[in-house]
Amino acid sequence: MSNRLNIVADAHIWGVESAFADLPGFDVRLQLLESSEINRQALKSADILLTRSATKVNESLLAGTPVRFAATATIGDDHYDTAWLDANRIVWANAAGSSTGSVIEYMLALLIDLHLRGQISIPDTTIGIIGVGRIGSALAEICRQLGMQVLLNDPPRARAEGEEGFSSLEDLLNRADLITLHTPLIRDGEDRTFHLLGSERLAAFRGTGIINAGRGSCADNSALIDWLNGDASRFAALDCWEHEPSPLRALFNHPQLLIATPHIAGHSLDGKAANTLFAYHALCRFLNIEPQWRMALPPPPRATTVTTTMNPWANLHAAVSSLYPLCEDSDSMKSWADLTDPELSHAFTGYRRHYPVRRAWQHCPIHFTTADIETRRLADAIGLKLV
Ligand SMILES: NC(=O)c1ccc[n+]([C@@H]2O[C@H](COP(=O)([O-])OP(=O)(O)OC[C@H]3O[C@@H](n4cnc5c(N)ncnc54)[C@H](O)[C@@H]3O)[C@@H](O)[C@H]2O)c1
Ligand SMILES: O=C(O)[C@H](O)[C@H](O)COP(=O)(O)O
Repeated sequence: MSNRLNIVADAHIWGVESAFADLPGFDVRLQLLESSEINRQALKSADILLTRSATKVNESLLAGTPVRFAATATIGDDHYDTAWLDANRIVWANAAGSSTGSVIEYMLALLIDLHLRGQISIPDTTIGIIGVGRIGSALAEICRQLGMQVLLNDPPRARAEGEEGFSSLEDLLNRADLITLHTPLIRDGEDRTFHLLGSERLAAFRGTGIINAGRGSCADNSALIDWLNGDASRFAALDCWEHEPSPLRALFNHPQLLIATPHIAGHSLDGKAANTLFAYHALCRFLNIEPQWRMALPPPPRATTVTTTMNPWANLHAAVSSLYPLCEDSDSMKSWADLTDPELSHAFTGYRRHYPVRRAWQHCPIHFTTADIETRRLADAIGLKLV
């Protein structure tokens, strides 16, 4: 490769210019485009492609272009045709592990919110986690510390590591009160997750709550509406939707859809910055150069004081809401019910693009006015930084 390096990148990758405009030993030409502008013509002299999830990276985009490396600043890589990329010796990377903490914080804010609403009682709940990778396994550990019974379903892991500790999907659907999806989107094959939760499996589910922060199409969204309609005690909380950025209105506006968010579980500032950092490191490995870029994140916020009560869960809820007001995201999305179709997809994309700053909890000191032992234990379990 000559020293000239043509990089085409999605303009909405966090910090893209500061990370990629200057790579030691290369004369970089960085072209920032909207995802809708990334097409074969735009790549006709590109060596490197950096995307988010909106760009489908496959034969029809890359065939005949000089692109030799493509990275997505996301964990999910279902928009990459990895078999075709491998077969054509185009090196690719995702940002596996980057925003795990952000998704966990979304999940904890959600579980604590559901508890405070009286929808679940955390210590009395059996949670079924489908997809026990980085996110699912970290979540499982915290859920156990919160006193939940945890069932794990992950057939690829069960095959590789042995069945012990894993449940079949049928068993999980039979025994869990609440299920949460943390699978990648896999369209074919033995481990297909496309419509993993379809009408038959939903009919077999004996619990009342469903969460999806994996990928929208892992649950059949029309079947979810029917399932919610089938019993008033059922509820769901969704961050990922089929047909993003145009989710089914009848789903996100359903009265039993308690929390609706526009695919922002991984979008804490620290999560987005880590997305970029992981893609940057992957490119540095490809170019065989030492990484030099350092993320410039704003200084951590001052300590938040939380006036405590006798109820440890209420204390936890107050602290978590001060760090991540999840209901504000949900109220915003719920307010889109009457928009026209183009307005809805614009609102969905725009909300994600201009997402309010949300910091990782480890950087945000919390001061409880008085904290009983149980409040402190729970706060430690969910990763709050107490001062
Ligand atoms: N909502 C968000 O903002 C957000 C953010 C980050 C990641 N995600 C999604 O979360 C997914 C999981 O992320 P991760 O980092 O934990 O990935 P991971 O690869 O570490 O874990 C995925 C797990 O799913 C398992 N799996 C595969 N097929 C399965 C099946 N048919 N049934 C059950 N389990 C199956 C795998 O064996 C693996 O252990 C990503 O692929 C992405 O789609 C969403
Ligand atoms: O997979 C991930 O990392 C997240 O789901 C990510 O937020 C999706 O990618 P985006 O649409 O933000 O590019």
